[in-house]
Amino acid sequence: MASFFDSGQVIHSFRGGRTSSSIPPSSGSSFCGTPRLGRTPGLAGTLGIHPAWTPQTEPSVTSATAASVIVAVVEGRGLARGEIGMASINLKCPELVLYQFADTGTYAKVITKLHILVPLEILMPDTASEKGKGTKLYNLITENFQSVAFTAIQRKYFNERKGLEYIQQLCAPEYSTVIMEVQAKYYCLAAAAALLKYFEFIQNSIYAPKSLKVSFKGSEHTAMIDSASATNLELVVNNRDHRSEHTLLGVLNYTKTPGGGRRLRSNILEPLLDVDTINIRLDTIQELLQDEELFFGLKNAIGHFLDIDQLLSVLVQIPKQETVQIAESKITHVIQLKHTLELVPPLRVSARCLQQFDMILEQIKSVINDDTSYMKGSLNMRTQKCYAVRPNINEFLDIARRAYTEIVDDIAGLVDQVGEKYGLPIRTSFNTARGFFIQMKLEGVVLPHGELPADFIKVTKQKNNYSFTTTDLMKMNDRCDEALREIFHMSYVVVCQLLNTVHEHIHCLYKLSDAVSMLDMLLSLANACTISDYVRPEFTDTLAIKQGRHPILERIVGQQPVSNNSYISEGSNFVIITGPNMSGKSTYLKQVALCQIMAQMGSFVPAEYASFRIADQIFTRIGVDDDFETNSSTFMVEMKEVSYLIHNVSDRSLIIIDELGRGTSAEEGVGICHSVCEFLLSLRAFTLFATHFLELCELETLYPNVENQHMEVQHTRTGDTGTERVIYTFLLSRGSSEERNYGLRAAEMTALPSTIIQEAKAISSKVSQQLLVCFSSSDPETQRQRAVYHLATRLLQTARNSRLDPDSLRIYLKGLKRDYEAELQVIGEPVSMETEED
Ligand SMILES: Nc1ncnc2c1ncn2[C@@H]1O[C@H](COP(=O)(O)OP(=O)(O)OP(=O)(O)O)[C@@H](O)[C@H]1O
Repeated sequence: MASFFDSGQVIHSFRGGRTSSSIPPSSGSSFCGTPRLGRTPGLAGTLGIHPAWTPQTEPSVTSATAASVIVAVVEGRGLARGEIGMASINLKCPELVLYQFADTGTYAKVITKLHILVPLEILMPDTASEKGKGTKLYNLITENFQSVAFTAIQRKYFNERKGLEYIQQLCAPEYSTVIMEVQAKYYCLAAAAALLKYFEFIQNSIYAPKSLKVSFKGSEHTAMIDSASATNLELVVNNRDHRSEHTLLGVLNYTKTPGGGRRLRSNILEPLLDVDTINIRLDTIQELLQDEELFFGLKNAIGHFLDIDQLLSVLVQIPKQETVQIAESKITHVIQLKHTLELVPPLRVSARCLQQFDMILEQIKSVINDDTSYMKGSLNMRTQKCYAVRPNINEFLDIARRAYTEIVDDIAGLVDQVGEKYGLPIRTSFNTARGFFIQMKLEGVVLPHGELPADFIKVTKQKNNYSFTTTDLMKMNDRCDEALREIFHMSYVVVCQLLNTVHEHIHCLYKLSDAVSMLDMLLSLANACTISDYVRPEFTDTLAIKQGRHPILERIVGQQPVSNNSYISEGSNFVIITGPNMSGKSTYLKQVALCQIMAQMGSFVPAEYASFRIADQIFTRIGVDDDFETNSSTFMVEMKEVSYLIHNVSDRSLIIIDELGRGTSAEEGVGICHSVCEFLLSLRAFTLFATHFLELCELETLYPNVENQHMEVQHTRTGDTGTERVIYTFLLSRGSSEERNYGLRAAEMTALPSTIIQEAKAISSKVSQQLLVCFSSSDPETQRQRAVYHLATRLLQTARNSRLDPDSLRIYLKGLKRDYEAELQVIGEPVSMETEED
């Protein structure tokens, strides 16, 4: 341990990279002497450690969402810059996850992964922030995760050889193939070494050999949704109210276990790519929906499970110090393990697994009493722990337990005596903080001389109750605690021997945890289908949704929103959507992306029919808010997001762009939109592009794969004044919007003076005429280039579209030639193309 702190500036810990402090040299011994590190306020304060570091003795559902992951991140140097190694461990789940991937200059993958992990603490080599000047990755991480504790660790602890040694030593045999996978992945191994070393130090415990689940996650098995898109789509957090459940997670979350909830969250953020796996999930949901008895039976069974991940986590840790608290919590964990294994049979797990679980249960039952069970209430649980170990295993334990029983009986006798002495209706109570104490109801009690007797001490009054104790009772409590300490200590020795044998089969507990969380997630997805009408999606080369609905809007308004059809295929992969403000464009765009994500995570979707093409990445550019955190203007946020999109987009991506270019002038906005569209049009990605720039609808006449659609609105005149009123239908129709100047019409409905509106109308008309001129009559050379570019793009698309038969191809090429000649004639160019016959 001391070697970890063998030089002065070893660990710097600070939040948001703004403050920094360092642990004094050779202070290691004093830290190691602390039995439960997380409970030591001094150290926690020095390190800036979050209270969630404190090991919890009892898993709780409410704590499931709290941050509990510690992540080490390291970047390659020199030629390997951009190669990222990461290792994460969840304090509530003993799984070491390794990641290694190449990232672009924006480090979007690292940031996205970190957002998904919700880290409690991030570790990086101290060289990433040398001399007060951080690397780009370091600056991005500290900017993006300002509320997360950040710790710089000496670079030498990021040692790949040590990392491999750790994994060979700790990995459960069942998962050992991971060693083959990662042995040449130096950066994730280096991150693992630093992480595990730090974990040992901070938790003051080590993992038992061959007990840890180790997995490697490349980014190729799941769809990539960058963190800005996850935020835009309100996948797990609502942008207006962080506590609101109006998110996709809120809509789908009917999970009963913390593990199920975690799994649902991570699947929403990282949907699957593999159609077979998705279909297996969909088959299961279908079966659950068809068999009510099965659905409710499993739901009921799942509801009794505790947080198996957290239980596993404490079972595989070997504390470096033995204290009464540690002894007591180990006994609790064995009782919880017995409770968990007894819940397995109704889950219909395979016979082979059941055999293994039975074997562990038999081992437990050879030491733990049959009727010992996990119970709510501190006194109940204390009694269960006290009598957990069977009699006749340790005769001193049996004697200590008899002594404990006598003391408890004496306490009851003492309280009865006190009650009789003063003629008061008092009763014995218990809580963890006070131990045994006395309680008395205030109602209907006549106190001698109007006050409590003097020997009632430490009196508190709560609602209708007095709570107090006496000197004798306090002495008896001390004796009781002493007897318990002995009992826990002797039981702990027996329980540790038991756990040593259980460790051999630890891998099947990982499988159980996996199975329970997966089943819980699928039950939750099936549950969502019973609340609203969802349909099983298909996977083809086309995105086709009949009467699709926005899943979150549907939940918010409590009634079905207006549904819409969607169709995007390879031949028509770019949809431009226009329509006035408030007509439902953004809602529609998000609806398509949300349905795509739901389908890829294996959920049914809110529609009458739905078919999807698997998307490897989902990009969104939505919203016009400034990003104060990173001090970016609206326009800069837009440009950063678009630049990220352009650098990372692939032919199998789904792209949602809403009102690009709103953060700058109209001419520049149209220009940017046009060039971004032309770039995207050369790809086979599916794009939905909502805009107020009606000029962009011209693209439909230039590109065969563009389709214009618009949100329909109707107009009525109301009252005597005949004021025009707009009725939003939220219905999507073909073609571009006929609505003009709707911004000005919306302004007219406000209290703005009419002179201002009139002037605005005049200026707007002038500007739009100028824009049209700019857009259509640039100099002949530019126009000629544009015609050639259009021809080349369309030829490229034709070449890609291999499904056209020769006749259709000939007709299509003739059309292309005609369009090209027409474009050249407009600018007076000689038409020099050879005829088809030539
Ligand atoms: N399909 C729908 N069914 C019912 N209500 C809808 C539907 N789509 C949108 N709405 C309602 O209309 C409101 C405005 O929708 P939305 O923000 O999508 O419009 P927009 O065209 O993107 O507006 P803007 O151009 O001003 O951004 C939403 O807040 C929602 O309450």
